[in-house]
Amino acid sequence: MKLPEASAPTERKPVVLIPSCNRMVGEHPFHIAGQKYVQAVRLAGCLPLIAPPTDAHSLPELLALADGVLLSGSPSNVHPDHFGEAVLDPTLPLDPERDALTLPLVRAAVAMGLPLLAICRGLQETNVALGGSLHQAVQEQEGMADHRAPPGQPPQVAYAEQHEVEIQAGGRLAALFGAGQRVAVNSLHGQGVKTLAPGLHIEALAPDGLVEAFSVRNASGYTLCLQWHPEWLAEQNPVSMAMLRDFGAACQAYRARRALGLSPLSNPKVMHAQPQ
Ligand SMILES: N[C@@H](CCC(=O)NCCCC(=O)O)C(=O)O
Repeated sequence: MKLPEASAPTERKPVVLIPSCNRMVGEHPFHIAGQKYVQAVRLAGCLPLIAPPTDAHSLPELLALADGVLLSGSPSNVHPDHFGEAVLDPTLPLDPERDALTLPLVRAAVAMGLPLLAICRGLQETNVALGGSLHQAVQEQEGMADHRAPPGQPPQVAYAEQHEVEIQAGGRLAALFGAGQRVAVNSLHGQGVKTLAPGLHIEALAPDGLVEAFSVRNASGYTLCLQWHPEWLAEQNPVSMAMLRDFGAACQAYRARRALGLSPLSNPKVMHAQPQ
């Protein structure tokens, strides 16, 4: 059987890493990623690559394969250890293997200008990785709404639009959609931004004031972190498609620079830069 020729380097799709979640399926541990995130990377015009947990020394090699990173959502929570708190509700799932990969990965990606699109848990990981903290239960905070999905509902109900977000001036979403624009979004999270990490730009706010999107103000590369789920039925949502295309274009540009040897990929010092 003749395999198709590999395309020329300049024609190859950008490679986007999707760090895996890690959980037992029956008696066996698995590294997994949601299909809708894989499809979102394809809709962005990129090639998805699910990445299992990787030790710190291998992280530069992993990132050297990439032209972008998509941090997906997950039912698991970022371990409160990472923002100096004890676990409040031990019944909620955790994924320390994922934390061990994504937190240093976020810092390295931002330091080297690798495009980063973070969704739900991904927004939370990015905030914590760069020095921020999370509410472990937003709904238990005075004056805050319940941002969790309605319990026990089928996906088409759980991922239905639940509230609006207002786009804030001066960021990537304002450039795409206009400052002050209100966008209806879904909402499936119990954790949420408590203190925003230094150097982050608020891109959108929920009616109760919760940060629903941010970017990294002085990052040399594309960053966009969303608390909601644009990957859900993305093809039917012009706002989601505009953001995915924006991310895909950034990955394409990063790939082009890499092909010309212009990105700081070979500088190991960049890989381990700590957040500002
Ligand atoms: N567990 C965290 C993050 C919530 C989250 O990512 N929800 C989506 C889960 C399913 C999916 O991947 O769509 C929290 O509760 O805040």
